Amino acid sequence: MAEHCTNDRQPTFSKPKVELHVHLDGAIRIDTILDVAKQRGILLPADTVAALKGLCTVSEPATLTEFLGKFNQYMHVIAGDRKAIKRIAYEFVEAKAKEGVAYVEVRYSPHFLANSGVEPIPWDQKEGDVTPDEVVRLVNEGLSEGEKAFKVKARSILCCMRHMPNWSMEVVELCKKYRNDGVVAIDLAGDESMNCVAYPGHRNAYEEAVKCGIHRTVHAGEVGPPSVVKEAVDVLKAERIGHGYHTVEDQALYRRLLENNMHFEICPVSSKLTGACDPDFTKHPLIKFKKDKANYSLNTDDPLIFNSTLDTDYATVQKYMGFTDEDFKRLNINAAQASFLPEKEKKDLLNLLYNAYDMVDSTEL
Ligand SMILES: O=c1[nH]cnc2c1ncn2[C@@H]1O[C@H](CO)[C@@H](O)[C@H]1O
Repeated sequence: MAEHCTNDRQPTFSKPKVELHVHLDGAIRIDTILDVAKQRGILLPADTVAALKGLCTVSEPATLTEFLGKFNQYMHVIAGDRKAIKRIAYEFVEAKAKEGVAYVEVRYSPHFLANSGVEPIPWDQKEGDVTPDEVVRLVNEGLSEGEKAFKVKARSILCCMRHMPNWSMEVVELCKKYRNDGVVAIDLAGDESMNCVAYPGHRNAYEEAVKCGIHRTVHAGEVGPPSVVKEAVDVLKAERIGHGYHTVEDQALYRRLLENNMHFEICPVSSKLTGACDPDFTKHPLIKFKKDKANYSLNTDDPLIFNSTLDTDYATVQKYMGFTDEDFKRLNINAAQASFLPEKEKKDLLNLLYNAYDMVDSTEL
């Protein structure tokens, strides 16, 4: 694994970047979890940053299920607390500014951060009065204040959860309600290894998203087979695929998605530590994606749990897959083009990148 980014080291790619696949609740600062726990009088099994980090992170390849279990260590600290929810959104933007991100789409499940109006109430919390709707408002506020303070453009994606199809209709309704307040799309996240076929709850929500012009991405083919990717595209009408590594196992599907210029949200470090891909990066499907000039972005996924920054992902693909600055420019332009911004804002973002990359227009790469 590549060395982590430290402040005294130049980043692997020091130009503005676009990140499309990162979970807000997988990107919380450890010191914030400790601080909020203290304020709320919540006892944690660790009381130093180093000790809590040990409990919340995975450093060796595990399974997706084991990885998802890490959220149990700390979600009860943040969920249901208005100040904490807004704070993690604000601090998230601050962290992205430090990583040189110009535009980010951050995702989360509103239900996982609520303690009211959600069935069942997650993380063994006592019932309170923070609903999924209020969670979205708080995150929007934190992101928008962060945007102003740190000069990063931040939008959000609301997640349905694979094992909770009864939440999905509400997720799409929240996407519709807050589409002018920073929410740009719907996602389907969670444990793809447990159940591979999307429940009617998810299908109905995605149908509504199509009907209302809400953008769509789906976690698929991360650990699951190519059939999950096929379903994401053909049934859920996904415009982007979260991960999608196992798509390459179905040649016909892979070719079709290449032809259709499907965007894959690739998370290299994550793919090793969740056991999604061979831990040997020199055998990673991204090498094939690169060779075939597929359309993809590079993303952190859950930097808290992987103890990583965006630079860890860039350094990894540079070291093990031969990525160059030209490759980084090309993939960030692809990311901007695949973003869920309205056309005018997308153009502005692309222009920002072309300028920073000393390119006149997209025909140069
Ligand atoms: O790599 C992943 N694959 C599937 N689900 C994930 C991954 N990372 C995080 N989450 C899930 O998405 C929820 C909302 O942000 C997280 O709480 C976690 O359960």
